[in-house]
Amino acid sequence: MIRGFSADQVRAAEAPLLDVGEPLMLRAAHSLAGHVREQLCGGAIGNAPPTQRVLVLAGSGANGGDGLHAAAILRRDGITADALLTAETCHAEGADVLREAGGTLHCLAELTARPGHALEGLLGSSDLVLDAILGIGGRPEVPGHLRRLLEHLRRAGTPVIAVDLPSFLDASTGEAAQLALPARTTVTFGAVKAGLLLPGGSDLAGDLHLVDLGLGPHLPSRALVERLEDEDVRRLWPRAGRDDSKYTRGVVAIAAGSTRYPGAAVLACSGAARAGAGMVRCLAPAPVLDLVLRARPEVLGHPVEDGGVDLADIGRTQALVVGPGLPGDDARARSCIDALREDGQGPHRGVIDAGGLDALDASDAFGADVVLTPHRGEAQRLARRLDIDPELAAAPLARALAEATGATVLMKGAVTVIAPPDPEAPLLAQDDATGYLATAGTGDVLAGILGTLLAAGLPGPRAAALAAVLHGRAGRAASHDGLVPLVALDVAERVPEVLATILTGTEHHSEASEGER
Ligand SMILES: NC(=O)C1=CN([C@@H]2O[C@H](COP(=O)(O)OP(=O)(O)OC[C@H]3O[C@@H](n4cnc5c(N)ncnc54)[C@H](O)[C@@H]3O)[C@@H](O)[C@H]2O)[C@@H](O)CC1
Ligand SMILES: Nc1ncnc2c1ncn2[C@@H]1O[C@H](COP(=O)(O)OP(=O)(O)O)[C@@H](O)[C@H]1O
Ligand SMILES: [K+]
Repeated sequence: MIRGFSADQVRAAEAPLLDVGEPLMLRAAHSLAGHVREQLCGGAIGNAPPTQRVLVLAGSGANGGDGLHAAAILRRDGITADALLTAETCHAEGADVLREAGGTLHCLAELTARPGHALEGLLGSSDLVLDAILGIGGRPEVPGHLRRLLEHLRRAGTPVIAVDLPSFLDASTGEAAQLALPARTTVTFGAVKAGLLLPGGSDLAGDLHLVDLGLGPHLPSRALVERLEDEDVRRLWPRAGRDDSKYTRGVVAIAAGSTRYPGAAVLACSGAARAGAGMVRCLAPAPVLDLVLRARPEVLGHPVEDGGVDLADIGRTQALVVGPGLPGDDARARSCIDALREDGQGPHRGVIDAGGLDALDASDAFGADVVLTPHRGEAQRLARRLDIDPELAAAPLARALAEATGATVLMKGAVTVIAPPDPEAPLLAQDDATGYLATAGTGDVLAGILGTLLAAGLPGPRAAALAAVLHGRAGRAASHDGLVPLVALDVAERVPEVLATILTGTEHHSEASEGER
């Protein structure tokens, strides 16, 4: 599990170590230099020094200090590293050691004041840029005098290593300036910053490397944001045992599909079946059931007429999924929502998606094992009805919706954000997907996968995060790692193979979870 902390939490954890004189900056700089060497020449000192040139963009604070110290260390290892000072002042000690090591400190103000293209010349001769303009003290606004620099680097596509975090990113919220430089790699110090996991920051960070500075014992026990990794999937995934029956493994009932959107029922049932439900029931009009059963003969069909459903009639059900392909005024939406409500007849675990979300009103209150799965547009519509500011960013919007409804909220997007209803509990943020998942019907598959995990008895927030991992990775597999388009049914069909890969531990291990947890 990767755990993300706010800037204040990190500062508070650093304080006792700094008080006893721990050389945190030097440790950070040595690790950073090691990563740079790794990128340039496979790591080992003593290899022939590369001809590539490293340029550190150094801001005024300690983040700039990290970069300047790292450049000095690189110079001592025979790698050409210089600095471009982006502010009027810079970290004095870092500047001194870089000069002593033979490095040049260029000044951005001077270069841009010169006629001609001195700045572009310097940038053009750099093979790797270390972004040490701002760290955890950074605000997500780019001052005017830095625009030319950032625009040029973005256009040129020079590889960037972010020092601690990409500059102009809020370390706690993930809010980022539009011109912030996307990094190939982020080398982050002491603890992963929450903003690196959330939308905005996660889009910029690239591969995450956590450098252990000994902060572990001083960090709070509760992180602000968590991210599941493969080892967590292995730990949490419900396995079938010798004593299991289809009922103990979990029965999921899916109220989905309508004359207008019949295929949504096929997709949701396929997601649920492929994720390993003991039994999938489908609650839909007869023509929709025909379609579902042709595609998925293992599904049990429960025909519904114009009225709602009486869940007492359909037999044992541990989780209920309502909404894929339903118009908001479909009678199934209201009757399933009523069953899922805290004061309803149960089951009190399930998924409210799509048309089900449009049927929610301010009086509906749920527990954490009911998961709402809106995309941004659905979340905003619901927010308006619940008197919540619809313009909030994804994470605070998910938090506000979870607090207002008592449910867990899974907010879809490139980064999927999951807010448990307990405001003190960490958010979960999964970034496993590909843009090719942005195609009609993939959300229906997600609702089915999630329904199965809830039917197996997993708590709402955990089930939601696991479903997001599986769905995102199945999307990646179906699109050949983001290379070719996919269709929604492919995503359901790839779930078993992706799960097998994760459960056998044959790929994917993040360095961000090493060291401190
Ligand atoms: N505290 C420590 O001992 C350690 C800190 N380390 C480094 O120190 C960094 C934090 O350093 P600082 O607290 O000096 O902060 P920064 O280096 O992030 O920021 C420094 C200054 O930039 C200004 N600033 C903020 N946003 C701006 C913007 N949008 N435009 C222009 N100026 C802006 C701030 O007012 C602040 O004075 C960490 O991210 C990490 O890289 C590491 O060396 C590890 C140890
Ligand atoms: N740009 C993107 N990158 C990665 N995943 C995305 C992106 N856009 C959407 N997704 C994912 O695709 C799915 C789309 O769901 P949804 O919008 O409900 O589609 P539908 O209602 O058509 O089924 C969600 O799981 C979402 O997280
Ligand atoms: K930085």
